[in-house]
Amino acid sequence: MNATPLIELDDVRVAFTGGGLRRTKTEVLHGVSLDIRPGETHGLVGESGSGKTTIGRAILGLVPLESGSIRFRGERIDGLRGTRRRALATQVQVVFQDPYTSLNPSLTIGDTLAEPLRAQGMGLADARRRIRELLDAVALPSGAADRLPREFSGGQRQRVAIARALAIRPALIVCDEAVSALDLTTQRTVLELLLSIQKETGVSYLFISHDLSVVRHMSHRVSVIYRGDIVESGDAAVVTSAPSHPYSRKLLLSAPVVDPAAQAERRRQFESEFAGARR
Ligand SMILES: Nc1ncnc2c1ncn2[C@@H]1O[C@H](COP(=O)(O)OP(=O)(O)OP(=O)(O)O)[C@@H](O)[C@H]1O
Repeated sequence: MNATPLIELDDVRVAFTGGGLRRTKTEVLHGVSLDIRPGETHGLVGESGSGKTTIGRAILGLVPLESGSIRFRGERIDGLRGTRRRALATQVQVVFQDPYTSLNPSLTIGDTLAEPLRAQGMGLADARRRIRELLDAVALPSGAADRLPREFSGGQRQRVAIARALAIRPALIVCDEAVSALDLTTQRTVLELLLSIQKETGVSYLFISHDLSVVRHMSHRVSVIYRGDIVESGDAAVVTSAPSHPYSRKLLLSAPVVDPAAQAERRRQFESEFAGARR
């Protein structure tokens, strides 16, 4: 794995202005530094409201920074506008949590996938060919192209969202709770798909989740965020099983365990299924 970072956040601060009369600014990222290497999955874990999505949005250029910098392959990208931002958008894509709202309900799957390709200036015949390739890559039949999102299950829609993110061969996909809305079995197949795509294409993921066991199995490295600060960062197995920061330990201990035996079994299954895919 190449050690030069694909994405590098250095001391990133983000603040939002409140909607009240006084319109005070509240800082939600307090100097976040992290990097993502080519071909790597960097997991980002933390409780609700800790700032995970804001980090993803900052990388995508959707929120301005108060200070700090974001670099893509060594070049500053924070503050990029216009054509340079659009050019970067081909390199950094996103898959959101909710497969029911992230696809345009009135566009067929084919049109959904054609949009980013056509925006790149790809001709009709090439776009059709690429759509077939993409559907194949996410294990959907080519006939899916003529159908509307409502004809698909949540897991299938998430496959479409992944295909759309992959369409223009990005270097990084921000997966923001990308499997959280899916049932366990569907989660597993989508995670497996993400891993096999990474193996094949070398794409990097910023994998945002509140589910430690999923993050552990998907990630090479993990960062733990607490109230806008990265409190721990390191090898996935170490951070998620023997964390050194008290908050990470608390997060590990407070991970929902509805049925400890079932959780252990689920973990064991994840371990064996994904161990092969990670090699
Ligand atoms: N556009 C916005 N305007 C004002 N405040 C915001 C905005 N976006 C996020 N925030 C605030 O920033 C903080 C971090 O939010 P963020 O969505 O990044 O957290 P998160 O860790 O992704 O949470 P969750 O797991 O619930 O999605 C929260 O306090 C949130 O209310």
